[in-house]
Amino acid sequence: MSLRKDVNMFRQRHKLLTRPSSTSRHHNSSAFGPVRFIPLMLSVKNQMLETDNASHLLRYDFYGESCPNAERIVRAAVEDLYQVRSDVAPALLRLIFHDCFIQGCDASVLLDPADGIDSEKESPPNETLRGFDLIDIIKSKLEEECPGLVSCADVLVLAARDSVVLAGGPFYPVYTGRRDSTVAFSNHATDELPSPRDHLSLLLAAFASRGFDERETVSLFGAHSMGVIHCKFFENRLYDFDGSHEPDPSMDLGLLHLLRTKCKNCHSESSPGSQPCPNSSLSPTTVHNSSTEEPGMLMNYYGSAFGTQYYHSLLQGKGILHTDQQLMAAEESANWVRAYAADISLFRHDFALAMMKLSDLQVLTAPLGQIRLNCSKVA
Ligand code: HEM
Ligand SMILES: [Ca+2]
Repeated sequence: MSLRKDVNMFRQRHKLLTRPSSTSRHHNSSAFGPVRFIPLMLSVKNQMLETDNASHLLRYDFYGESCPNAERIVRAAVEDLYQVRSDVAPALLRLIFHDCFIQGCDASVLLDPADGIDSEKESPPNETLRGFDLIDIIKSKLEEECPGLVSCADVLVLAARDSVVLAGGPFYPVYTGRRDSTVAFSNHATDELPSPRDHLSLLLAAFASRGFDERETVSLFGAHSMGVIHCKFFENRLYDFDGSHEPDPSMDLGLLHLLRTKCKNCHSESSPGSQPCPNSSLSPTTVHNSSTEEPGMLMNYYGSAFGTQYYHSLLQGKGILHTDQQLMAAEESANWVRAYAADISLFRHDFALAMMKLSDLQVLTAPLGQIRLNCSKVA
């Protein structure tokens, strides 16, 4: 099928990405440089052509003949899950980021520990990842209709996309045809996933090395508009920032007090009379239905749906993670924060394109890799 037909089909089926005329104003370029709104479909098309170079063996509707209902099955399963677990989107969004960032979108993150498998699930940055059970449920529906045909890497990408839509985010077209890795990369995950304590230059470098510029990076961070954050990821900011024995000076004082209350009895081990934050580590194979906040955890701080409250909070010094607030530490990234806070359509547009790019990082295609039957085990 030609790209033009793909894009047109996408346009007809999914109005979500179409910029409403009431918001089709141009940006005030004085606030953040000469940003021009590019009609969305043109940029989707360009993005598809661009990703053609990086992952030219993927195709739109790869399963069109072998399993024509594949994408419908994924969408229906995600919708069913969403009825009982409204936190499907943050769980899957974080999962796709942690998969694609480490050796590409090959479902390496889903493999359980086994002989010869140094599971990424056990690397420290992944210890609170969740949603593995959701992927297993979706994959089992596919196996019923199309055994051994649809890769776990594609399931992850499709399911994350569909869950974003359900959470109120944009639809974006994704290619399929990825194959699954036969190995996991625990050391890479430990060394290469950014830490929530990283400074701006380090986090921008991590994204730049995977082809994301500042605009794309800042838009991807908008994924933090949903989901949970455990106190242990920011407790250093509350009491002993960078070894200063003081809170992080970039944090809004009201937020500091709120977070100290939410995370009380949980602060830096070096502080007198303190105890470490509850580990709250989630078993990677357990359904974690976080419909209520647990001790040591902040839930949906920026709102429960996809939106720009996250960027507004950063403008007020109210980012939770140090890395979030770091987006305000330099002019260019701060300009993008301001741009997205001011224009939700621009954010949705940029987020959609950046997710398409993330979804195509370093994919495995035939004859490499395999199609796993069970996503947590090599076939
Ligand atoms: C420097 C980059 C990043 C760092 C250091 C970072 C770190 C974190 C941390 C520490 C949490 C809290 C997890 C928990 O408490 O269980 C979190 C949550 C989350 N992150 Fe990131 N993140 C980064 C970028 C991204 C990107 C690019 C995406 C997606 C495109 C993403 C999606 C999410 C989502 C959706 C959650 C909520 C997860 C949930 O509810 O279980 N993050 N992130
Ligand atoms: Ca991977």
